[in-house]
Amino acid sequence: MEAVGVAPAPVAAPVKKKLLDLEKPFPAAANGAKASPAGKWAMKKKLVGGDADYVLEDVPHLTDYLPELPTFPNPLQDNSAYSVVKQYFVNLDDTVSQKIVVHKTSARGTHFRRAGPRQRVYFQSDEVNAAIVTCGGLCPGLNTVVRELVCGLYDMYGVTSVVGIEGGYKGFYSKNTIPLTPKSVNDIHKRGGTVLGTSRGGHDTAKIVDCLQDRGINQVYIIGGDGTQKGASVIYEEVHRRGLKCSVVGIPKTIDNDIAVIDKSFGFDTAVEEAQRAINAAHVEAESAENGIGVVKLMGRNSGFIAMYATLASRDVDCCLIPESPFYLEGKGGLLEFIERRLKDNGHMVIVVAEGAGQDLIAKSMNFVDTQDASGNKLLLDVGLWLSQKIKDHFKKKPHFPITLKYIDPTYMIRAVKSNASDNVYCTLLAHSALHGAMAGYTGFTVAPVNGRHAYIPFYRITEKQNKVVITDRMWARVLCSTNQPCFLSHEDVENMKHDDDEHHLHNTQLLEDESSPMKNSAKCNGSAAGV
Ligand SMILES: Nc1ncnc2c1ncn2[C@@H]1O[C@H](COP(=O)(O)OP(=O)(O)O)[C@@H](O)[C@H]1O
Ligand SMILES: O=P(O)(O)OC[C@H]1O[C@](O)(COP(=O)(O)O)[C@@H](O)[C@@H]1O
Ligand SMILES: [Mg+2]
Repeated sequence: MEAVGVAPAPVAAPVKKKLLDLEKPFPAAANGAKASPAGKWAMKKKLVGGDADYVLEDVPHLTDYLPELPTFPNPLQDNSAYSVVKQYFVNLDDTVSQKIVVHKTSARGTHFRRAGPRQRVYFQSDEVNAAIVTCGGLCPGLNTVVRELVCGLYDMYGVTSVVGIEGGYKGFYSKNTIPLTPKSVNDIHKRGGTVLGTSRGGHDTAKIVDCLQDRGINQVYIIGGDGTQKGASVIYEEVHRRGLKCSVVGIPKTIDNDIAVIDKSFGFDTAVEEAQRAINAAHVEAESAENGIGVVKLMGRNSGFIAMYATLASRDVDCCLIPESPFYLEGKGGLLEFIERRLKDNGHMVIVVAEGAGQDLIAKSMNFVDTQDASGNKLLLDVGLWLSQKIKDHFKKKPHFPITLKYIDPTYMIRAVKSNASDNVYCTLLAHSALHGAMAGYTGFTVAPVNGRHAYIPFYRITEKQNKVVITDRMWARVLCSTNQPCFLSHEDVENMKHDDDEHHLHNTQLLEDESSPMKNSAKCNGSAAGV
């Protein structure tokens, strides 16, 4: 491959760009992760301004600290499969807008660098030593992302050195690597779980970067949720501090869909679909008994997206409980009163509860002390069991009102399935966007669709807050309409929440009303209507 002496301006800024004085350091490692000296060495945000309050929140590039890196023609231009493509490469100035609903006087707001192949790359094919790691909880689609990274690197970029890191972050320094080839990963997308294994905890930044250095790994693809992306961010900082030519790329994974900014996370569609089987079973059981009640617990530690979408999709659900919407059991307007009324009216009912719902209520009633998993995530109490017991206790006091309650906990069964067709396509695009970015020399970024277009997002943007169901948005109202359940909030609570949301929007002018919705602008992603 022909090399060009000195790199051209790698992240060529569009016209009239000015570096904003908004530049400030972003947060260093937290959450008990073992930080290296880089932890103190906070990175700068890379913000570029333009007309009409346009802001590009750019991602780092290897040439930020290795300015003399040579570039090479992108091998994709010699790839026969791509010869039919009208425009092979993404324009260097292309950006993706976070704000999709605008008024004629609106500021243009935050933009991210558009993902995709670039005309020139910063790695020669035979120079690349790529590593892939999967961290955190399981999620349908992990194997598909691994497969498509391996196949994409081989087929599009002629890279033949790709290894898997076994068992999450700690595998970097405690396990041997697994060689990955298109042949060895050929069928893995047909299986749930991750062929690489995964874990929580065990993030030792210095040891991980030592491993990258020792093994000569110069592209690292880190697939995981919010915790993992925080870990990836500090790995990037340490790689930068040591001046290594190594692209650190994050691919967001979480069944909970709790990652901010992005349209939705892979595996979420599959989870909602799989949840239908459990809800259906609960409905069949409930319908067949006198005053039958089916309780289904679904995942969602802090965000109730799976429960919300599974409820909307099913139409058999009478009540959906999520962490974002507090509820109470006893008294007027409480859950028990509603259950009694619904049983009297319909003779049966189905309750879907997200695992993070009602945790305060349970803790109060059980005198529980907080515990955490190895990554520092709060361990949850079983809301499904607790709720089922509370309902049984309530009706025990009413012998004239016999009930039959069945509790179904399909959580791990849902998480362990293989990804469905639409998630498989999504995973493929994510993997391709990730490796195009790494080959083009970008680093320190997470890749994901924003308003239907894949973009490179700086780590801090997706780790600084979690995506949650906004219960003052229309989507939650749709759920309440479809179940006809009470909202368990007083008029005053609702007004306060609306006020809090207004404050939030005032201080985050780039955020959209529908930002929390995983389906926002999904018309572009999967053809369904959104934002109506
Ligand atoms: N604040 C943090 N800084 C560095 N590493 C972290 C941080 N939070 C979590 N991690 C690491 O990321 C990995 C996965 O995190 P976890 O919260 O278990 O899952 P997920 O990434 O799916 O949210 C763990 O190995 C954990 O040590
Ligand atoms: O594997 P564990 O530790 O039992 O995790 C259960 C948790 O994992 C999740 O499935 C996903 O969490 P992460 O995305 O943070 O990995 C949660 O919904 C659930 O609370
Ligand atoms: Mg997480």
